Amino acid sequence: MEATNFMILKPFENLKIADFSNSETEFMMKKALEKVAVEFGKEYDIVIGGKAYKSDKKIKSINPSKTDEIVGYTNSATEELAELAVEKAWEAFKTWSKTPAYKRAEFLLKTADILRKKRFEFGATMIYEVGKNWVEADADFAEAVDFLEFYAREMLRYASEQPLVRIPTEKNELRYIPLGVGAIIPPWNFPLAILVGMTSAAIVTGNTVVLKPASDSTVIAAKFFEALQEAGLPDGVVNFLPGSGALAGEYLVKHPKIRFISFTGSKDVGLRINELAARPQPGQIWIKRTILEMGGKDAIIVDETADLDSAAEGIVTSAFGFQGQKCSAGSRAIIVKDVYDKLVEKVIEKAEKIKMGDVRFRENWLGPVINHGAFEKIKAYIEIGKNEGNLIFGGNTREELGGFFIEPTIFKDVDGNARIAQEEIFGPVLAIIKANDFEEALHIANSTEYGLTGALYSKSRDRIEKAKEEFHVGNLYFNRKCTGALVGVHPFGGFNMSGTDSKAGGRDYLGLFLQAKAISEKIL
Ligand SMILES: NC(=O)c1ccc[n+]([C@@H]2O[C@H](COP(=O)([O-])OP(=O)(O)OC[C@H]3O[C@@H](n4cnc5c(N)ncnc54)[C@H](O)[C@@H]3O)[C@@H](O)[C@H]2O)c1
Ligand SMILES: N[C@@H](CCC=O)C(=O)O
Repeated sequence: MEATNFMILKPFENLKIADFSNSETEFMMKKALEKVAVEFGKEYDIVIGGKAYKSDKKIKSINPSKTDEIVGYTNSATEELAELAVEKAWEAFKTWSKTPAYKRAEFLLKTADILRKKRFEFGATMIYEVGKNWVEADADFAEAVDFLEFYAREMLRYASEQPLVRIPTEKNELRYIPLGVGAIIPPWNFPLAILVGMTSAAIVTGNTVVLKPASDSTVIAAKFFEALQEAGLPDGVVNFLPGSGALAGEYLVKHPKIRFISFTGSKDVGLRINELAARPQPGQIWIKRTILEMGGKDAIIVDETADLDSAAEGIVTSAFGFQGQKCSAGSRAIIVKDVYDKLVEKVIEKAEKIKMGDVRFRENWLGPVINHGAFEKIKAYIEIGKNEGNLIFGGNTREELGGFFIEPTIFKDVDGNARIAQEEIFGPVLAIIKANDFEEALHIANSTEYGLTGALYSKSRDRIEKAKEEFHVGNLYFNRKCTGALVGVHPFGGFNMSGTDSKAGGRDYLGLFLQAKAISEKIL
């Protein structure tokens, strides 16, 4: 089979996160931050079929820690350019889809090598562009490399002989073939990892794509695109098309020649894409495949048997890591009444230690929220929260720090059905809910429309087993935080309104970008 042409690869291993307490590593990140700052204001082109394009409209990428700093500009797509991108992607599909799987996998591995050499530059760009702290930025980087390495290996598995029941009269085989041209529409919050994962899975399987990055993170997207070019990816396999969601995004979603849409983002946009994609357009000859990964309202349950220090740590890290802007963020803590007061106190003690500020400085753990719209939305939720629970920590904005800063905010005594306990706020706001017992806590945890991540802190084996059966989330954790899924270790994706449970970083993921052809030949 094809895959045997390929060099022997080491088994997949997750890239370790950098240790910034090491002075050399710290120095490298400081240097990278200086280097990236020198490039502030640079303009990045749209690239279609290997050719660069400019447009009249530019997307301005602002540093949310310091809003007078412009990280860069990208040209913003027009419908004409979106049309051209689809056309060029189909041209490239003719040869790319026939390129042996091992060669496509090699491109991913080469891109991973290029990325590794620029590790801190990529990290620094995320620190400036989306306000990740050093560790969060490096974790995002490591996940991106992991996706490239993991999907390269996975493609070889999909390309190898597939097990079928044998019968004496026929020679049978099952081949996975690509779908065609896809639209890749990622979010800004894992601006490298998720974009890389979605794009690399689509192309390693032989598809070609139009990549429309989120408007808040176009510079890091452009840098990844440059890495693909450096790796020698043939023109037109990935067409880089920054542009607005409403214009470029919808144009692609509705396009009759788009075969699949891989989207990660909010519930509302995901549902709209689902609806638009379901409607066949004149000339369309397929049912568009949609892979839609959406939001969460994730819960951490703590019972009376739990280690409360560890639970407090897990609650604070899950609620406020990257300012609560993770789909996996533990925005609800559901605590049984016997340990409620004690644990709430411990959570506050931990929250008091959080250092907030410009994340270019390593000591700042909590950075800004992404943009003015998010800042206003979160502020409004804090006001709603004041009528729904007791504000016991934070609650203020801190514009004087120079960016979109909002204090880590904690409400206690929140009803499970309150808006701040049901709606995704996507900011540093934690709702603490009191439950009578474990059973009630589990019921509350399951009572939202989402089902992405969840955690239980407990020493009771029976309850852990019960939660395995009944806690209805795609990623369930015990006695640890509910964020930080690792590629290959914790395939990631959620239930219900959290999406189509695509399980990024898992063995089923590449299958979503493929169709299987069963081939049968009678033995004469
Ligand atoms: N489940 C997951 O794996 C996962 C991972 C990360 C983020 N998220 C979710 O993503 C959201 C945050 O990301 P966001 O703010 O970038 O989400 P978003 O829905 O606003 O945007 C996501 C992408 O969709 C594009 N878009 C917007 N409107 C569009 C339209 N009408 N048609 C086509 N494309 C359109 C955007 O430009 C962007 O590229 C949160 O809800 C978070 O929970 C989910
Ligand atoms: N996969 C990430 C979350 C991605 C969504 O924002 C995690 O597990 O924390």
